[in-house]
Parts: sequence; C-alpha cells; structure tokens
Amino acid sequence: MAAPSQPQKSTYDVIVIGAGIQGSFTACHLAQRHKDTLLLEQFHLPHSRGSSHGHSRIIRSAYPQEYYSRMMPECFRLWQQLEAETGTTLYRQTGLVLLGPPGEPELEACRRSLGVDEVLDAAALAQRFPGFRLPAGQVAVLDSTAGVLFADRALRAVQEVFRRHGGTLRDGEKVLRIEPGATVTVTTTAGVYKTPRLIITAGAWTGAFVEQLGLHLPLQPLRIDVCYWREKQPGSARLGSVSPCFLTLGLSQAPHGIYGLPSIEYPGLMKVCHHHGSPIDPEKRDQIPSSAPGPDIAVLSSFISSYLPGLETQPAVREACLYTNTPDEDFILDRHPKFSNIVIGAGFSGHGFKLAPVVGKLLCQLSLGEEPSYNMAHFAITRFPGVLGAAQ
Ligand SMILES: Cc1cc2nc3c(=O)[nH]c(=O)nc-3n(C[C@H](O)[C@H](O)[C@H](O)COP(=O)(O)OP(=O)(O)OC[C@H]3O[C@@H](n4cnc5c(N)ncnc54)[C@H](O)[C@@H]3O)c2cc1C
Ligand SMILES: O=C(O)[C@@H]1CCCCN1
Repeated sequence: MAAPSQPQKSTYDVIVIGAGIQGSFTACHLAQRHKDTLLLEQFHLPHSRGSSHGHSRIIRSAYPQEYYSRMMPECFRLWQQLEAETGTTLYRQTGLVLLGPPGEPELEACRRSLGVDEVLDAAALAQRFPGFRLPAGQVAVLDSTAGVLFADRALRAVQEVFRRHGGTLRDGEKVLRIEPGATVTVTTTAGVYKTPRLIITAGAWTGAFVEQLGLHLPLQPLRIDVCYWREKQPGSARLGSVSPCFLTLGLSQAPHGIYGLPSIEYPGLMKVCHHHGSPIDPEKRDQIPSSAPGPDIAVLSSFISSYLPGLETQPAVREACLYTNTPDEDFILDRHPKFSNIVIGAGFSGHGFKLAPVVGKLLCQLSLGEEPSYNMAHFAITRFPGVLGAAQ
C-alpha cells in the first residue's frame, strides 16, 4: 500500500528563484548557515536554456577593476573547498594570456592586479605558447593562476552540497507571481509559498520578472554564439598540452573582446568566442535563424586567421548561451529599493561564473541583513536612474 502523501511544506526561511550558478551558490551559503531554504527552477535540471550550462568557463585573477580582482582569492578558495567537499575536480590550471596593444589601459590594470611586470612580445609568446601568432603592435600579459572551471560539473556539485545541508531544490517549477510584504507570497506553477526573505537570481529573465515589483532594471539579454574551431593538427590546443586560455583587450576590430579556451569539450575543437552578441528575449531565443554565419562569426574568422593559424577559419560547432548585460557591465547585487526583504542578483554581463562563490555569499549576507564582506557601491541598483519609474 502506498504511504499517505505528506502535505507539501509551504513556509521557508528564504526562497531563491533561479537555480543557475548564482542562485545555487546563494542557496548553498544559506543552507550552510542553517536557513531552511527553497531553491526554485523553472526548467527541469540540467538544462541549457540559460547562462550556466556548458562544460567550461574561464577563471582568472586578472581583472581591470580591482573590486573584482579583490574577490578572486576568496573565489579560488571557495571553488577548492567545493572540490574537496564533493570529491570532484572542478578546476584545471592552464594559465591565461591577455592580448592587447602595449599600454592599453585595461591591459595595464590587469597587469597591476596580478602584480607582474613581465610583458611578452611576439617572440616570447610564440616560444612559450607555439599556437599563438601575435601581430605587430600587440603584447601579452600572462596570468598563470588562471584556468578552466568545469561548469556543468560545478553546478551539479554546488546543488549537491545545498541538498546535503538540508536545502530543498524544486525544478520544473516556474515562479509566476510575487506579492511583496513582511511575508512574501510566491506563487508557482505548482504551489504557493510564504517566506520573510526572497532572493531573485533569474538570469536573463530577471528584467521582465521584476517589473511586477515596480522595478525597471536596465538589463539586456544577449544571445552569444559559442563557437568551436577545428585544430588543423589534432591535439595542438588540447588541455594539458601547451595551450592556455586567452582574452583580448582593446582590439580595434573587436572592442568587446575575443576569448578562447583549449580543446577540452570536443576533442580537437578549440572554443573561441566573441564577448558580445545580439539582443534577445530569452523566451524567443530559438526563433532566430542559426544557419547563416552572423557578424560575430566573421569577426572570429578574421581573428583566427591572424592570431591562431593552427585552427580552421570556419566553426565546426556552434551553440548558444545567454549574457545579461548591464550598461556598465558591473553586476547588480542589492536589495529592492522599496522592499528590503527582496534581494536581486543579476546583470552578470558574461563574467559572473568564476565569481559565483562570493556573489552567493554576498547575496546571502544582504538577505540576512548582515554587513556584506566587500564594498557594494559598484553593484547598487540606484546607480541607474529611474529604476522605480513613476512610483519613485
Ligand atoms: C558563452 C558564455 C561564456 C561565458 N564565459 C564565462 C567565463 O569564461 N567566465 C566567467 O566567469 N563567466 C562566464 N560567463 C558568464 C556566466 O556563465 C554567467 O554570468 C552565469 O552563468 C550567470 O548565472 P545566473 O545564475 O545569473 O544565470 P542562469 O544560469 O541563466 O540562471 C538563472 C536561472 O533562473 C531560472 N529562472 C528564470 N526565471 C524563473 C522563474 N520565473 N521561475 C523559476 N526559475 C526561473 C532560469 O531558468 C535559469 O536556470 C559566460 C557566459 C556565457 C553565456
Ligand atoms: O569572465 C571571463 O573571464 C570571460 C572573459 C571573456 C568573456 C567571457 N568571460
């Protein structure tokens, strides 16, 4: 005889909306702090409809902005802790070369963030990493701490630790409505929940979602072409050989930057992408035709012929991922200006994965009314004018 079904629990200390890397780390910190936490995800997990899927992400210490580079030692430590807690390998050190014109301000700021003096010219780079050809007027700075995070595996690991600490993760359950108040009511496709504290980490869906809370955030979802390029000589860009990650700064033909990771996802294919994409509604991401090569592919092909002559100049595989950009490409990590028990983490602008352990900690601290461990000025909602619209 089947056991009588338990009535579904409906009250939690904290509810987190969105189980991407940011929501999952946030929920994990809360559960580790013994908060009874519900993490809600609209899609069945794992899924590839948002920003946290795929095999790999870059992690690096080098950052032009010191408010991110200052967080990196703690991020590296927390990633290591997650590896130890789950017995999985989540990080592989490969190094990263930053490429740009000598004296380029962001390149210089990265060099300062690393505390290195050395700048590699074309000959020094080619000797160290034979796959790269540095055109005249370009130099390289090496971040030897950098490497690859195994993204899908990392997401699974953090969700596993969340559950281990008593957290509840409900996937395939979309949040439809939020009613703010001292107790927030959260209505989903499957039930109604109450909580004194809500955190919204809904990725590319956040902008449209928080409109119901009278908040107009300048968040622009972008569809990114994730491209993989075949090595002419198989094995030349494989992880573990001499291939590092790379990132361009101040490149006139691609001002947003181009980046790459060694061939670890698909054998013989190196991931090289444009740090930019086309505006998109996340609900309609598959409606744009994917057959014709877009402008991003042309930029990448031309870059590859000059800098990476060991790769073929047409992508062998194209996938899609979403960025959610703010106008200044800094994150939003803040309380709702009117409803202080609702916290928002969004606008990760294509560089949030590596920072998720600290982002999660900060969102947890904000939600519990604690003093955040880092200066939050750059992440404030109120840096954007008119976010509360006419109701302000
Ligand atoms: C191609 C690409 C390359 C990148 N490279 C790097 C890199 O090298 N290094 C780096 O640090 N970062 C990188 N990033 C950025 C990083 O991956 C993102 O910043 C990060 O994944 C954002 O996570 P998120 O949790 O905010 O969003 P998501 O992973 O999209 O999570 C949000 C979740 O909320 C859910 N959701 C939305 N609405 C609802 C609702 N109403 N109810 C329930 N659930 C809901 C969504 O389904 C989704 O699962 C890259 C991103 C892309 C796309
Ligand atoms: O966050 C990063 O390190 C990379 C840089 C290049 C674009 C994608 N994100």
